Order: sequence, then C-alpha cells, then structure tokens
Amino acid sequence: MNPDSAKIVEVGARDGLQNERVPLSVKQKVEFINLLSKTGLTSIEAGSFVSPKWVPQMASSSEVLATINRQDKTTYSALTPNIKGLEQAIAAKADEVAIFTGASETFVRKNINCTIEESIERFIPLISMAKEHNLKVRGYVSCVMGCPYEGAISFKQVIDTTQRLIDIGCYEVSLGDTIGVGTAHKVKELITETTQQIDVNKLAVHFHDTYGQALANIYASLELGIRTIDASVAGLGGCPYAKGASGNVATEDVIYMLHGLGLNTGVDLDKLIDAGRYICEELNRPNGSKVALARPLKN
Ligand SMILES: CC(C)(COP(=O)([O-])OP(=O)([O-])OC[C@H]1O[C@@H](n2cnc3c(N)ncnc32)[C@H](O)[C@@H]1OP(=O)([O-])[O-])[C@@H](O)C(=O)NCCC(=O)NCCSC(=O)C[C@@](C)(O)CC(=O)[O-]
Repeated sequence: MNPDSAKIVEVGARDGLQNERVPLSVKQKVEFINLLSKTGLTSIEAGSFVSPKWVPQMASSSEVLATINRQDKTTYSALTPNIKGLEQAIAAKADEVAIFTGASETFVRKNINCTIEESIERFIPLISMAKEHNLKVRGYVSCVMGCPYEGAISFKQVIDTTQRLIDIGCYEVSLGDTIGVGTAHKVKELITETTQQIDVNKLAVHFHDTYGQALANIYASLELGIRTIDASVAGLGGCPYAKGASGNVATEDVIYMLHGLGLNTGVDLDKLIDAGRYICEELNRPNGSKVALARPLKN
C-alpha cells in the first residue's frame, strides 16, 4: 500500500447498527449504505449473516445487499460465522466476507458459542468454500486490549490467534479493542510484538472509543505502519456481547485526522458527514463524531 495513503473499512452499517435498539427498515439501511457509497469509501461492511436469534438487527442483510446501489470501486462485505452464513453471503452477492473470533475464551463463547480453537476449525472449510467462490476472507480478533469478562488478555494469545487466522487464509486480520480500554503505549507494544512475526500490511485496527482513546490509539498504530483502519460513521456501534462497549471511533474524526497528517483516503469528508447525520436522525440518537458536530449545518 502507498505509504501516503490509508484505507478505511467502514463498519457503521454492521458494527454500528447491530446493537441499536431502534429497528431500522431495509429502506433506511439501504439509503444509509447508498450515502456511504457516494463518499469514496472503498470498503463497506454492509451486513452480517449471523443467527437472527442472536443479533436480530442484522436479519435483513440479504435484502439490504440485494438492494443497495453498488459502486464499482467499493467492496461490500458481510460477517459470516459459519458455512450457513457464508451460503447466505454468497447468495446475496457479498464481495468479501469476514470471520470473527477473539483472544478471550469467555468472549468467544458468549459471542459465537464455541472455543477459540473450535472457531478456527469451523473457519477452515468456510475459507475454502469462500475461495471456491473467489471471495476474499478478512478476519477479526476481538478483545485484543482486554475482555469484558476476563480482564487482561496476553499479547501471546492475541498474536497466536491472529497468526492462526492468517495461516488458514485470511488476507488481513483486524485487531479489535472491543471494549475500548486500550491506550497508546499498550497499543504500540502489541503492534510492535505482532509485527515481529506478522507483516504489518496484513493487519488492521478496530478501536471502540469507550474511554476516548481511539484516535490516540490509531495514531500510535499509524506510527508503526498500520494503514487499514476500521471506523463507524457518527461513532455508531457496540458489540451486543460486550456490555458497556460504546461506539466505534467515528469515521469522520479518523478522516479528519488522516487528512491532517497528509494521508490520502479518497473519502469526501462533507459527504461522509451527511451520511452520519442521516443515520443519526433515523435512529434519533446524538452524533458521536466531534468533526460532524463542529461543522456547521448546510442550509
Ligand atoms: C455463530 C452462531 C450462529 C452459533 O450459535 P449456535 O446457537 O451455537 O448455533 P447452531 O449452529 O446451534 O444454530 C442455532 C440456530 O441458529 C441458526 N443459525 C446458525 N447459524 C446461522 C447463520 N449464520 N445465519 C442464520 N441462522 C443461523 C440455526 O439454523 C439454528 O436455528 P434453529 O434451528 O434454532 O431455528 C451464533 O452464536 C451467532 O450468530 N453469533 C453471532 C454473534 C454476533 O453477530 N456478534 C456480533 C459480531 S462480532 C463483533 O461485533 C466484534 C467485531 C467483529 O466488531 C470486532 C470487535 O469489536 O471486537
């Protein structure tokens, strides 16, 4: 990747909406994704093929993916915890899928009802089937900075799990600070240790802003060569299986910082702010982006 550019993986329509109390219609979700698509974002997580009993908010992902206006340069991806999810993602013509596990046994049990090892075993046939359909597979490791149930998590557990996902065929692994407890120094330590064995270009970061540390953590990650950042417009988000986890870092704020650092993202900040304002109005919730709040409303 060009060292002067950075890539955003926009997770607002998935991570952002999966925990919202206000149920959105397919039409509202489609309008939201269509607005995001007009911003220049090249990677949009558009839904999740998980059990509707576990995460009802994502139940309409098939219809959403079938209805959005896709941009040629944008990849529309979806989470798939198992083969059943992958089959639905293929039928819905997702461009890419993401599998997800974690560095904490308790979190993984609560989130996908298996052990870390069982999750990896489950992903092996999923990845080979995805590859037969020419779908790239991204991986997530949750709880890299701490777990809502177990507390501290060892770097070894994070790195071993990340390595396993790469070994079974993920082209990239996103390191998730699910509950937003990380601080810049610890993030630097983790990334320094991880990149001793894993190519930095295969890593992304995914920070929740629970303790207001996300931008500092992203800055620390950039200093160590990370160039793929997950973010959620308007700071939407939170994992249903991580109580107290607030939203993801707001994409608008990340873009503002990246542009200020001279990194090209290809994203139009004003259009992104419009997408964030739209979804906040639909959800009747405050906008979690400081940049969006600072920019005057257009007449
Ligand atoms: C993985 C399972 C399915 C295991 O759940 P289980 O209960 O162990 O699964 P099962 O295979 O026994 O199936 C139970 C029922 O679910 C159905 N089912 C089974 N699979 C699917 C599927 N793919 N799509 C639709 N339905 C499915 C299946 O057909 C069956 O239906 P029933 O016979 O009872 O009517 C469940 O635990 C689950 O769906 N978990 C998802 C949890 C989730 O989505 N969490 C949020 C995303 S992760 C996250 O937010 C963190 C991240 C990525 O953002 C990074 C970070 O911040 O750290």
